[in-house]
Amino acid sequence: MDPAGKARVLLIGSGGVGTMSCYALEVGGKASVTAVLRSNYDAVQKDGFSIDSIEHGNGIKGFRPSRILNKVPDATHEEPFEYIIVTTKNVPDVRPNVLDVIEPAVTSGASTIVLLQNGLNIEKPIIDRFPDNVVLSGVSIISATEKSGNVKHEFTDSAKIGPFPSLKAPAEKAKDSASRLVSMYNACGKVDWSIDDNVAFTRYRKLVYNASFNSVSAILHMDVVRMRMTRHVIDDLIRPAMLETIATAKAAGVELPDGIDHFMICLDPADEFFLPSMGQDAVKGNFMEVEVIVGEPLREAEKMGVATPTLKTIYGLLKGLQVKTKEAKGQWKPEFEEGNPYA
Ligand SMILES: NC(=O)C1=CN([C@@H]2O[C@H](COP(=O)(O)OP(=O)(O)OC[C@H]3O[C@@H](n4cnc5c(N)ncnc54)[C@H](OP(=O)(O)O)[C@@H]3O)[C@@H](O)[C@H]2O)C=CC1
Ligand SMILES: CC(C)(CO)C(=O)C(=O)O
Repeated sequence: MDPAGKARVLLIGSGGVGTMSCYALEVGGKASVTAVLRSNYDAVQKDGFSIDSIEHGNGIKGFRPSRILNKVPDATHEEPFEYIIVTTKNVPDVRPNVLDVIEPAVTSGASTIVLLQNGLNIEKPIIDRFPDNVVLSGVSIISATEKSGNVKHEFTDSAKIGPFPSLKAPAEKAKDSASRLVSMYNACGKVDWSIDDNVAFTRYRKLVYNASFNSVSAILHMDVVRMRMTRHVIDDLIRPAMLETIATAKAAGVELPDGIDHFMICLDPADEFFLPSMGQDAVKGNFMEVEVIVGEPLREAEKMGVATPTLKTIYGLLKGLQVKTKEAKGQWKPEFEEGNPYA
């Protein structure tokens, strides 16, 4: 707690999802947020965030969290953070990865780590490194984008928060941490976060949309509604990728509702031409969440003997695009590695 009795929260990554989380927590008055910013640090230091939000209102100017940093703080020099909310993209194939980034800020046994991120198996390296800490899953539906401190929030903010099934920390402690976070978040009175008592189901359900629409939008630079208008993109890529994800979930013991593929295909309003977050990353030349959104489900499917030819093709294309981004950012050189059979 800080001197005013508010929970000490560290938020890492103040893009679309992160800034809206920060705003809701600060407005709710039960948390004091230290936000770690990167490319938008100077702009936000100077003018604060400008926010147009479907729930909190348009034209919000000069919003600043309680404290803004441009570097992840060292927990050995601070009071422990009760919550560390991670809202960066999750890109394990690029260093520094999420574990590298959060590590200095975590107080062993004390900080609850909240991964408010898309994807499968994202908790594994974090739980392995911090077995005594509560690690919570956050699956968000929001549609929020950020550029240089300007945020557009276009869909109601609902997230499901709950302990990852493989958690090593005590279950009661994890349940309490999740409930406390949800009530601090909803205190702003405008949003609807809730407790997730079936994280595996929630993550696979969301993956039905993300593994298909996010990845194809990144390859084609095409929004979801245009894909639906062409029909081919849905019939030949999106629906097969969804069915493969549903079959993988089933093999993992997660039964998704009948017709979820059609429900997800038609989920976005037909007049909104929505470009999913990975599509936005592709257009901006940013790294994409290829591994957690496609690679991990594919590897799970392979382990369980589920055929996933469409996801495999999508994965190959995304891996090629990711390498092009690495090369453009000076992180990959066009040379053959030792043992490459195609040299
Ligand atoms: N946007 C959406 O509507 C939704 C997104 N999601 C998921 O939520 C997560 C966050 O997505 P989103 O908000 O769109 O992502 P954004 O790309 O908008 O924001 C990520 C932010 O994290 C910052 N960041 C990355 N690495 C660091 C670091 N080492 N230190 C400090 N800041 C860092 C980025 O800074 P920089 O600008 O310098 O790169 C950026 O500001 C993802 O997993 C996404 O899949 C889920 C549901 C909806
Ligand atoms: C589908 C959506 C927008 C959910 O909020 C999402 O997860 C994304 O764009 O990555």
